[in-house]
This record gives sequence, C-alpha cells and structure tokens, in this order.
Amino acid sequence: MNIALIAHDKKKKDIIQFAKSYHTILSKHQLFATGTTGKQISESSGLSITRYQSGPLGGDQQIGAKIAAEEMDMVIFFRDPLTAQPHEPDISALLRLCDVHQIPVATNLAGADIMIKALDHEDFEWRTIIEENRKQE
Ligand SMILES: O=C(CO)COP(=O)(O)O
Repeated sequence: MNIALIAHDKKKKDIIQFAKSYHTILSKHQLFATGTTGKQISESSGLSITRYQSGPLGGDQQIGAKIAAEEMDMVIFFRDPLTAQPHEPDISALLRLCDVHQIPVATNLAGADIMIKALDHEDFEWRTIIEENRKQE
C-alpha cells in the first residue's frame, strides 16, 4: 500500500514516535511524505520514504495529486489544530480529496494507531468495495 505521512511542526515528535513504534508494519509499505516530515522520520527511524516538497511549498498538493490519481491508499496527517498555517487552503484541499476518493485519513495519533493496526490485520476491504461500486456505476 502507498501511505502518506505528514505532520505539522508541533506534531513532528508524535509522528516520529509513531513511525518508530510501527516501524515493522510501515516498512512493508511504500511511504511518501512532505519534505521536512519525511526527512525527520527517515533520519530517526531509518525508514525509506519518497519525499515531496515541504508542505508550505506545495507538498500537500503533491500528495493530493497522488490521491486524485488513485495512487495513495492511506493518509496519516498529524495536524496542528492550534496554530494557523500559511498554506491552510492546501491542507483543506488534501483532506477534501481524501473524502472525494474515499481514502482513509487519520489526523491524530489515536486515529492513526487504530488505522495502522487495521492495516496490519489486513482489515482493509474498502478498496475492493470501491472498485465494485465503480464497476456497477
Ligand atoms: O506543512 C505540512 C503539512 O501541511 C508539512 O510539511 P513539512 O513536512 O515539510 O513540515
């Protein structure tokens, strides 16, 4: 599966801890990240990650493009809800595309924890369900 990992600055510690804790599961998948998040995760966990631009420079949009092309299966995006971001429209657009394309998205540690465990248990039938619905349309 293709998984995007993104975190705002005040949530970087959380995502690094998350990536280290679930290293074994994450290492079985293709990982993508916005610039600084990807750099910090790979440096601290050794995970191999395809990095895009930093969020404020277009990284959220690059990940959004992967979602639009049906090339992303899961998004883990630890948002900072207490700090205004200069690229707020890009963040909203990314989350909107997750909804448009039925991509599971976790915006905090608690949700990500549940999602990654579901992934490990191969509880992800949603792709098949979406495909079947598309065929019927
Ligand atoms: O701003 C971000 C997401 O909106 C994250 O960008 P960085 O990973 O480059 O810090």
